[in-house]
Amino acid sequence: MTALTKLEIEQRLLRLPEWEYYDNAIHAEFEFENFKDCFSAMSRIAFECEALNHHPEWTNEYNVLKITLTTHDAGSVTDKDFKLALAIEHIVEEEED
Ligand SMILES: C[C@H](O)[C@H](O)[C@H]1CNC2=NC(N)=NC(=O)C2=N1
Repeated sequence: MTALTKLEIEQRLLRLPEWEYYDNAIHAEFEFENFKDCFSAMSRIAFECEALNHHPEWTNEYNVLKITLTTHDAGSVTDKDFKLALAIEHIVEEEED
């Protein structure tokens, strides 16, 4: 999997306004109503990670979920990170309703 260029990453991020690029990774922070909604989203994201065989670095504190996506094999951001980021966006949007 080839690392994307800075320009390619910035172009893709236009469709993902919640996400930022720095330190060779893309990062987002999501706030939910409560811990239950947050953890429910995390469970659904976990299944997606297994399906895509791509895994986040993440932390959860009460209702806040912080996610960092990078491709360790490539040492930077690849298409896999954007596939997972898009899946996460869909899940978070549903959980917020
Ligand atoms: C063997 C397996 O495909 C790799 O270890 C996968 C699993 N999940 C992964 N997740 C992430 N974020 N980066 C990787 O390079 C990666 N590699």
